[in-house]
Amino acid sequence: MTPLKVAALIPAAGSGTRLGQGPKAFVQVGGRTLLERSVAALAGHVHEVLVALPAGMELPKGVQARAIVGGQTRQESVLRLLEASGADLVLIHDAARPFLSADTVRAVLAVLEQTGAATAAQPVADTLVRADPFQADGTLWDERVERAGLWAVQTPQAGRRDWLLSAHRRAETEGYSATDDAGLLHWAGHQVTLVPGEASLFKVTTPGDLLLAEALAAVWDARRQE
Ligand SMILES: Nc1ccn([C@@H]2O[C@H](COP(=O)(O)OP(=O)(O)OP(=O)(O)O)[C@@H](O)[C@H]2O)c(=O)n1
Ligand SMILES: C[C@](O)(CO)[C@H](O)COP(=O)(O)O
Repeated sequence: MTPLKVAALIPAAGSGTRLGQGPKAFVQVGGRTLLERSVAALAGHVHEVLVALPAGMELPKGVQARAIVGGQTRQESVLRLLEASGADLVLIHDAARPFLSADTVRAVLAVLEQTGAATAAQPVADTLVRADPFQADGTLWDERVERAGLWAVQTPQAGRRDWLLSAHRRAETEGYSATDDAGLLHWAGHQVTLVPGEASLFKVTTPGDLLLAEALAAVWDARRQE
């Protein structure tokens, strides 16, 4: 039997508005861009790596991947990546989550091979509250949200490429937007398995996250040289 081909698809075409330092995938932590870190975390586990970049940008020197131009939204960038890949199975991973361990990649891949749809996620640890929607600045406590059973969804998100393509194309036709791909698979009727991720997989979104990322990079890189 032919072994299934697996690709890593990395949406990296965002503008990094909330971070405010230009296209976020090209921002450095510990001397390496977020994009280089994300590609390096996946390259050894897959047959090919595809990256969606902002128009007019090129891959940083030395990054072994195939680049395409991304879209206006993350969803659009992922659809372009899915269409550009010829793989059977894909791992979709935000460039903005640079601290991805080999253990998590292996865990997501193992569940993907068994079920066809999986995502890294973390059980929520904080108390959750909905703010009063009718109060002007949205800072008034309205009601506590039951935390039991809630998970915060991370990446990598993994699926059969044919399922993802069909969910993405249907969403495009129907004008449905989702903030992630596992959510689209679920919307399209597939069961998605939650695979415990890790705290280090946080998304670098705001300037505060970048400070955390700088601090973590030193420890992360030292651990890999031991
Ligand atoms: N049109 C877009 C928008 C986002 N992304 C990618 O999707 C991931 C998650 O997006 P996010 O963290 O929101 O990044 P930005 O869109 O860059 O951030 P912001 O929303 O603050 O502008 C990132 O790796 C980002 O590069 C993408 O490929 N194409
Ligand atoms: C895909 C994602 O990282 C899962 O948590 C998240 O939904 C991306 O959201 P963003 O607003 O595009 O950063």
